[in-house]
Amino acid sequence: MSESTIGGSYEECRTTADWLLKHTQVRPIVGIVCGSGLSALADMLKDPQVFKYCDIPNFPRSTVRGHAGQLVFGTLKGKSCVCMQGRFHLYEGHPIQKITLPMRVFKLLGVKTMLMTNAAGGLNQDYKVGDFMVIKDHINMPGFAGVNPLSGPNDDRFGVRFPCMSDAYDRELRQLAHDVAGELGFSDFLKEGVYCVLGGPSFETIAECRMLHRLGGDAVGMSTVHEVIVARHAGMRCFAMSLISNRAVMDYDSRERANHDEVLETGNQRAKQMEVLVSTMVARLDDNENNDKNNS
Ligand SMILES: O=P(O)(O)O[C@H]1O[C@H](CO)[C@@H](O)[C@H]1O
Ligand code: HPA
Repeated sequence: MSESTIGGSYEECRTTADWLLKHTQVRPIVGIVCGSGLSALADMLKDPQVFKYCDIPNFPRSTVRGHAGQLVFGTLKGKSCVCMQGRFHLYEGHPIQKITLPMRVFKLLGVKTMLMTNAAGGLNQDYKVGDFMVIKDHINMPGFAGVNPLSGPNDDRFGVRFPCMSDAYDRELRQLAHDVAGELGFSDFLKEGVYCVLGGPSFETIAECRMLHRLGGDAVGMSTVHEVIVARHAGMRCFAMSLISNRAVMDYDSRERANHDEVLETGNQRAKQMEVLVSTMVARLDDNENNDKNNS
């Protein structure tokens, strides 16, 4: 299969970006991705302009409950934003380059900063359901098996062949999250940790959760990392935060069972606080610091 049939080629992304630029006046500098059950974040955008994924050239379809499947343009706290109300996952059957195509499209639209949210299982025993975890680093399990969105020919128009990932999660944005959480009285439930991505869709076994925890994972999920890799490759700065929607089961005596209903339910319960935290962060983004952090 050639790269253009897999997805994410420069030409394909350019076509999508040009189509969007023709259909909206909004010129976003901030991109937001809503995780499972966290779609309400997009409803905060003022003067929203909504495009269903099925109407956008080259966009895959969203198939997961809790992911509305539309792109929302608008203004959040005075900043022009584009928000994915629903993301794509490996387990939906899309090629990994298709899952991450929106990041490249956002880059071509002029986005400088990406804020991603997700729902994740808590591996860290100190975490409670409902906690927020600022992602400080990731473990890319599919990447160990060669499943990386940057596999294939590199296009220098997006970024370098071998992008650094040791600064994937922007230090200043992480600090901003802690500062804002302090002001909002959220510090008690704002943690910081390592997100471990798996392919899904089956939830992890007990042995897998134990292993991931020993490897240094604080939370486990099935998304975000691929988006971050492509966004960083293209020089956008990234912030990502997990809602701990359930506890990863690590004890053979436990009666707990991971399930998507609990994930969505926790999202519902915490959506408002997530919205306030993310929108206050957006308000504080310094336009001067919103420059390309190119990794070339
Ligand atoms: O990561 P998000 O998109 O929030 O979704 C999470 O929730 C789903 C499992 O309930 C999986 O898709 C997992 O990755
Ligand atoms: N495991 C993997 N992905 C998830 C989980 C989990 O426990 N919770 C939400 N997404």
